[in-house]
Amino acid sequence: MDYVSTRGSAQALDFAGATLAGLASDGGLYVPREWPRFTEAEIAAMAGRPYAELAATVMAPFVGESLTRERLLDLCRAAYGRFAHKAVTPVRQFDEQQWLLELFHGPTLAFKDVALQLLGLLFEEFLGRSDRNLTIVGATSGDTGSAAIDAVAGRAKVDIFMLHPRGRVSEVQRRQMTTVLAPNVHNIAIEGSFDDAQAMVKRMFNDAAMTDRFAIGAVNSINWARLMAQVVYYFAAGLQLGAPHRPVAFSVPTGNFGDVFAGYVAAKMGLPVERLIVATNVNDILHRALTSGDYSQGTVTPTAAPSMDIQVSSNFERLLFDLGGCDGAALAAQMAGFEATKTMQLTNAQAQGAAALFTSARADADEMSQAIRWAWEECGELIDPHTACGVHAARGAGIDKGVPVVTLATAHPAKFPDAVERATGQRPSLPVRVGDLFEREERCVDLPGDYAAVTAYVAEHAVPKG
Ligand SMILES: Cc1ncc(COP(=O)(O)O)c(C=O)c1O
Ligand SMILES: N[C@@H](CCOP(=O)(O)O)C(=O)O
Repeated sequence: MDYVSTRGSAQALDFAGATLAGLASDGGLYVPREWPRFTEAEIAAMAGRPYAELAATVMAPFVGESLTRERLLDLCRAAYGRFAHKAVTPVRQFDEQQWLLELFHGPTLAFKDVALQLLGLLFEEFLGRSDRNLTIVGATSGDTGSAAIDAVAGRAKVDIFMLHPRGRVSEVQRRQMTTVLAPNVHNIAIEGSFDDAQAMVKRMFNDAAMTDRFAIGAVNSINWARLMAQVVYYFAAGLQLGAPHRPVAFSVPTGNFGDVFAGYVAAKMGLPVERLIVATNVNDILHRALTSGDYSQGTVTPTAAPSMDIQVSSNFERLLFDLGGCDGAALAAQMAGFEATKTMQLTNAQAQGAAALFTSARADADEMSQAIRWAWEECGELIDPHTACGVHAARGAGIDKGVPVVTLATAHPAKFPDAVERATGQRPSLPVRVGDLFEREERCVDLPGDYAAVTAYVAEHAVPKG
């Protein structure tokens, strides 16, 4: 399998190359040249398999020759062995139609662990074959940062520089990042929003002053390997609820469009997906794009679901590329227009293609609270504010009664205890495995939201590529 850039002009790479490269050199995102597809019989044969085996089966076509099948399975067993639930991503029933896919049983209590535990091992595997050092530069609105840091802390040949918007992540999220004191971990709090941080990260990949000296790598969902690993839990949930013989709908709390794009990939691979419901908070660029074709960047509004406070959704580019007939030159022009004007109109093909599988809904503060309260009062479950956006959207989506609707529970409620307590009167507690998070020393530098300041800091502390 090789990987091409959504903007058409970067060199095609194999899986190992795309994993280490992160973002393509033309500013595009890597996507597989074609979508592998399983037959109905192949999908049926996946039922009942342990998660690590299912993961190796689903990911094998994407990994291609970069790893043997045995090695891929070893890495999956190591990655998912760290999860606190034997099923890794269990499903739980809410009512006759509504289900919850719990993605927060990993070390840092959010869905990011599912991909990042594996990605940390993939980096180690692929870097072990060369003399290269990797300088990971990431942006986080709270969860990617902690999951990536947990996955690479203390690993050889890797430094990680993680930018978060100062004061705009929860205290638990911040501490999960800043209390990791391994020498290869560098936390940077910047003035501004997640979008500002993400823009700086993307710019660094195409800044020769940085790329000549450092091999810049990505842990954000711009890295294809992140999405590949997330495809697996759509299969896991679908199989438990009757796939391939029965279609399943998914409601996905969405910010950067990574998680829901993984659902799109699962559908491309043959999983019978009835609908993908894109659930946003009031930072609703995706809801606007999917309902009116207008993809225009708004100002980021801080909400109780801070990890979704995003107004430029990186992975939407992957969908637009696929729906636009994989025409890299056309998409490069469309993205250049967006970067210049902050507005973009979807083409008819893109809008109609999206409408065939996606619907969307947005939740404001009251609707988030109501969904948290409903889950607690009607189903006895505490859910976090991100998951609440998904539940709100799932219940209003009008999916046919015979089709199960699975909301992705993307974070543990104890990461956002204030919002949960406000809605239910119950304060969720952190699982014991998180330990003494509130007693640990924190380390983080404060920088202005200024590209020159951030790159100077990275250049001073990173190890040259070697
Ligand atoms: C808890 C939580 N839910 C949902 C999302 C949105 O996921 P995505 O950015 O893949 O759309 C994020 C961040 O990305 C998150 O941290
Ligand atoms: N919600 C994310 C934002 C970054 O998204 P990513 O999936 O592209 O890494 C976070 O919590 O950091």
